[in-house]
Amino acid sequence: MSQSTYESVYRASVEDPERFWLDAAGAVDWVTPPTRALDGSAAPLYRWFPDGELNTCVNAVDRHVAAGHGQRTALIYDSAVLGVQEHISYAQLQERVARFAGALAAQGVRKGDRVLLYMPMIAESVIAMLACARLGAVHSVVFGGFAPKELASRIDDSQPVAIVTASGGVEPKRRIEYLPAIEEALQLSDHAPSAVLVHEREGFTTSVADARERVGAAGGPSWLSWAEAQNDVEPAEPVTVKATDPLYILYTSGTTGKPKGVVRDNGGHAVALTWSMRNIYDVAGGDVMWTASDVGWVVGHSYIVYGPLLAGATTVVYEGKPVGTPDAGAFWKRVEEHGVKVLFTAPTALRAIRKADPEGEFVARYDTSSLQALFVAGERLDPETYHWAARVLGVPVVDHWWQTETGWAICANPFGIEKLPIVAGSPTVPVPGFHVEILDPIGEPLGPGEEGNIAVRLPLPPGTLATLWGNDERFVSSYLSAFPGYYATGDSGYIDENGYVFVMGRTDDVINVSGHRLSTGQMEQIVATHPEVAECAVIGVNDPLKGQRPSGYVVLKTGSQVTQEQLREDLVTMVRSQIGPVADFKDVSVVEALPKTRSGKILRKTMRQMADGEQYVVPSTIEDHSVLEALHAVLAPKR
Ligand SMILES: CCC(=O)SCCNC(=O)CCNC(=O)[C@H](O)C(C)(C)COP(=O)(O)OP(=O)(O)OC[C@H]1O[C@@H](n2cnc3c(N)ncnc32)[C@H](O)[C@@H]1OP(=O)(O)O
Repeated sequence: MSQSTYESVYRASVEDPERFWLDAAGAVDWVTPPTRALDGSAAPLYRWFPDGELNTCVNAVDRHVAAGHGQRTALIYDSAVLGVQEHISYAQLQERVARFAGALAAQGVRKGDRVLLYMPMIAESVIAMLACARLGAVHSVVFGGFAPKELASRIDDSQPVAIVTASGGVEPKRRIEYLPAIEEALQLSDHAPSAVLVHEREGFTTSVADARERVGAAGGPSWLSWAEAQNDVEPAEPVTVKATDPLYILYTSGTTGKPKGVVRDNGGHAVALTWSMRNIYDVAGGDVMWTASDVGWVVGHSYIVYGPLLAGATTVVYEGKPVGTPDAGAFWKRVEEHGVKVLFTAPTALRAIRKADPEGEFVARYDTSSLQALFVAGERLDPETYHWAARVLGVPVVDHWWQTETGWAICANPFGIEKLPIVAGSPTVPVPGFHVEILDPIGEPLGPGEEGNIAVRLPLPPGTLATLWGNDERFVSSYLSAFPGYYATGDSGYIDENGYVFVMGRTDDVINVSGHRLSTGQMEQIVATHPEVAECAVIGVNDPLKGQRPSGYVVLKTGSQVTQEQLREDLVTMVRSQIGPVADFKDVSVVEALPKTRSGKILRKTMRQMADGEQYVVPSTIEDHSVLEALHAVLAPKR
């Protein structure tokens, strides 16, 4: 592959995808190797490697031990908030995963069953995910910053047999108790799992014994500590699954309050991630890759857990923040200590470090010579942050663009194939396998430099979403109907004359706050339930640190006496308790009226453009011009 150019590899991938991916499948250990790459019999739903059989955990763990790399470090748990580190070798990981898989099996978890994980950034999160994969069970990890209501909707949708959690998560200024959140979620949900397995951590006030006492009498799931669950159980052997069987469900915000359960299969996922480690990140067995994100996000699934382990590399599980734990040198200290070759984080983390350390003085305190590249994703990398990071680190800073749905990069600089010139503001070129086109509103292809809907021609490559959990129809209507024959990314952008892709923003109400994908529509639904609110709009406005932040504009009911301060406090509490702290909803403005078209549609895009200080064209269908004029003072950016 090292002799290849990006151009030749890309061409091969789109001209004969079946051959391309069947070749790539050779890097994975199969129980039954696939003879066919693609099943298009139910198009537009496609399945990769329909007759292949394997086990993902074997590929991520056992096979490295079998190949004689048992003593190699698989995982480094490094907690900046607790000052604790643990190195786990592949042999130890195999033993711990098999044992925990045995514990899950003892609780009745079988192939195809769902297991919901609500976990902080600790080694046990990775162990629990791999244990599910070992049993052929389907994990569904929920990010710890989500509130019980969000947890409950995921419990009802995925119907887990068991929940795996921990006493809580450690944030820099507080400890977050998870067990009360689980109890509340179980009260809110209709479905009841049969067991809750808890990794008990020191320093938390709630315990398994308390939970058992409180809820035990009322029936419901049995509560067991991690240690109790593993008592007297046999380590579990890997269960062979079909390549097309689901490995995990990961929920992501959609345009309505109901999250979408993205389904990832086993075989396509293993093939795609294995391919990506070598060809995008240039990471191989023995290298250290650190993805500073959270296992609750897709970046964590793909590049904290599965990608590095499938490659036989070492991964870092970091419990801490880029700044404040204790300072802006936290990332560089770990690069030195662990010999990190590739660091992957979100632009918001770099902006936080840059704010605290504009001259890169903390970088200079550490030996970062092991670092060969910094990859970023999760939101657009703004050129100022790109130039700053490239200057202070002195290594390539590579933006790449992907989505929870795709599971890996749609556009990237394929460092393992060919290092293409970096252009600030662009995630470079389509990754082999992703046939990216720009379409106008009726689906006609646009030319170089013309902005439109970014779409990917079907079939999507392996490793991308197979469907939405239990809802093929929603999968088709959400992604495959707007432009028949294409996957609609929901992003707009253009491709320049050199083939570089520029992603400009969402075409729906999804916003990106500190790399967290959220729906303003969902926030609007919550704000609208306040008794004093007549109508409201929530839009995402540009934020120098977080990328975007949600801002609410509220029209009060006639005669309402509520003060702006009281209203703000109420609404912040409501959004925080129904979505979670991660929503970061803090801006509320009371306005006389909202701008609308004559048919009653709120002009959210125009409001956002005003708030961001962009040029805008007032739609000819506006109902009342004076409303927009009156909003100017509230929306115009304060300089
Ligand atoms: C490519 C496909 C993808 O897009 S995958 C998604 C990629 N995104 C990411 O990796 C996320 C990147 N962002 C981050 O890691 C964080 O935002 C960083 C930059 C570290 C900053 O963290 P922090 O200072 O906590 O700010 P924040 O805005 O994230 O937090 C807002 C409030 O939520 C809380 N929170 C955060 N994480 C948790 C958690 N795991 N459990 C419970 N609570 C959490 C924070 O404490 C904060 O709360 P508060 O409002 O201060 O009370």
